[in-house]
Amino acid sequence: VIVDSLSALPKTKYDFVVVGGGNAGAVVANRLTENPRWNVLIIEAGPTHEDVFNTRVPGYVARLQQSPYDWNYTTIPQPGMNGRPIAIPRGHILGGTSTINGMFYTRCSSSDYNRWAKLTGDQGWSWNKILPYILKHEKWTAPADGHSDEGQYDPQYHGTDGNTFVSIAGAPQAIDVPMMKAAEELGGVFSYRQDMNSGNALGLGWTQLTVGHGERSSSATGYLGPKYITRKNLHVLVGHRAIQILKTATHKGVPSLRTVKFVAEDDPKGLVHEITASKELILSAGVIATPQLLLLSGIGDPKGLQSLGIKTVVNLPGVGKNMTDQPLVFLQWALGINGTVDATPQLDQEWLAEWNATKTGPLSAIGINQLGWLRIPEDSSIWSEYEDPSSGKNTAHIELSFTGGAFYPKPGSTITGVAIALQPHSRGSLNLSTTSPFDHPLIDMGFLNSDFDIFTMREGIAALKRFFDAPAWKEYKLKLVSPYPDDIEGQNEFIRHTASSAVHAVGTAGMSAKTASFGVVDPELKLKKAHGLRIVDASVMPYVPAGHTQAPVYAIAERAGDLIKADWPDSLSMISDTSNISHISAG
Ligand SMILES: Cc1cc2nc3c(=O)[nH]c(=O)nc-3n(C[C@H](O)[C@H](O)[C@H](O)COP(=O)(O)OP(=O)(O)OC[C@H]3O[C@@H](n4cnc5c(N)ncnc54)[C@H](O)[C@@H]3O)c2cc1C
Repeated sequence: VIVDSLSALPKTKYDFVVVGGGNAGAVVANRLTENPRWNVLIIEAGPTHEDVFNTRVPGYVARLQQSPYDWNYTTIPQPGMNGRPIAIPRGHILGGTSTINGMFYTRCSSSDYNRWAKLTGDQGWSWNKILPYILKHEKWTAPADGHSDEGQYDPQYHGTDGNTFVSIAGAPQAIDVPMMKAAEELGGVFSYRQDMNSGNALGLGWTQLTVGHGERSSSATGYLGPKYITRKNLHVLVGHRAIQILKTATHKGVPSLRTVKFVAEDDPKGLVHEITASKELILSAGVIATPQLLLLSGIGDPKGLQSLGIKTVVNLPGVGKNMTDQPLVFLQWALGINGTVDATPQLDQEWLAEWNATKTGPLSAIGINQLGWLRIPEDSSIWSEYEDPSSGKNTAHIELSFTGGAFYPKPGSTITGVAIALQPHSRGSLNLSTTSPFDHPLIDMGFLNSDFDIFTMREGIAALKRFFDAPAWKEYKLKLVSPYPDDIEGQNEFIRHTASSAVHAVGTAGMSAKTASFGVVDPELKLKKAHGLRIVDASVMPYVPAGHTQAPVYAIAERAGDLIKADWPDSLSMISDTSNISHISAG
């Protein structure tokens, strides 16, 4: 059940309590409740997704930001971005950020996972071992418009029985034709990549989205949907915010952290409740709220905690450090021809009517049908100054995306090209602003603090310009309208002045080897120097993968389900058989 008041919960005792019913938390709760003997409670600050229409319509994604379903975080002024504070959205709703995100489905590179495995000394995080979990969560589906996706992806890399719908973008755009033609004409780094989710994304290919039958697929719809939420042992308390984790007892000389304090989201000064998980507490509050909650609970760097008068419970200096996000910049080109189209309220009404009737049309996708994945060339001058921050030779430094309005068969009046620096050198951090769980923490993404990252952004923009110079675009008579100058100083200034966040932050509770002195969780995602608390969300990724982060979060959460089951013998028989992909069940 999903309830919004404590008194409506059918039980008062739970084996597992999951804090945050977001992208990861919903997956973990689903997998744990496969064992009918275990009772699982999710405590989620946001409301249920069930009646929020805009979460269902892919084309309405932008309407979810700066809404009640967004935590509306902002960074502290970013020196690398001319002192501007940068908006950092996060989902404040069941399904978390998977309910408000852009639905791009990118698994990133195989080397990204292999680097985690090397750092943690746990081969379970390697690409080969994690791929079965990725396939387990995925349900490949035909595009919304029913077009043939043959040749647009490679079925051997996809799961068909999982919980999350994935499909090729299902609304055509006029620019699809010149996009693919330009890739063919230019070849090289723009060569066609049939499937960017094979472990090697390099090149240009068709966008895959977490969309099924024209609707958003989130962890809320996929893992807490009607098929699962009727389980007698799966309970979700929405509208309640966890405010502190408490030491329950001492276990083998370390604190046991299985109790969480929480309050009603709309009554912060009201009654404070406490619940203790009899087996484990699982923290899945995301890359911002997870380290915030740890610090509020005295888990972190004693120096920082002391300055706020918080008593140290677990000395873990890594909490909130290593924050890594990807900066994003965009440029706009105008079409110099007649017959282009622009959005109007009337057109929106027509699109909505089409979506309501058949779940098709422009609103069934997000207006970006292709993505490009590039490396900075081997012979670039930058390598004499900087080490390569990427995870391997099949890992992109730059992502390019392209949107030309979704007015098929006509083109829009402009095309926007986006460049993202996927593998930045810069790191940021998260600290508490006050001891109140209702105050936003101090978020520093460290954007563009490294000249390497500025260089990467310039390379990305140069690649966009090269791409739009291809003969395929001639008939559109494209003209760059963004004021991007020719000199490097001016270009840097443009980037520092206009860049924003690609909203893929990770790393604030990073995993490391069991014996490592750095890091926050061990490779089984257990909080170090403690007992009873695991962290399962984007904060555990020690390096940002080269792409959008929801697919890696799904993979982490799926594996976490098995890691937890393995520690509790009465569920041993329920661990997925990941030895052979074809044996994987839908759960
Ligand atoms: C606007 C936007 C667009 C994005 N687009 C894409 C995309 O297209 N493709 C992609 O792959 N990735 C995308 N991402 C990134 C990706 O969605 C996230 O990295 C991922 O979903 C994070 O999952 P998570 O489980 O770590 O956290 P979340 O999904 O954010 O889950 C955390 C949950 O915890 C809850 N919570 C927080 N604090 C508390 C508390 N104190 N008590 C109780 N509950 C709490 C939150 O409300 C939330 O439900 C996007 C991100 C944003 C913000």
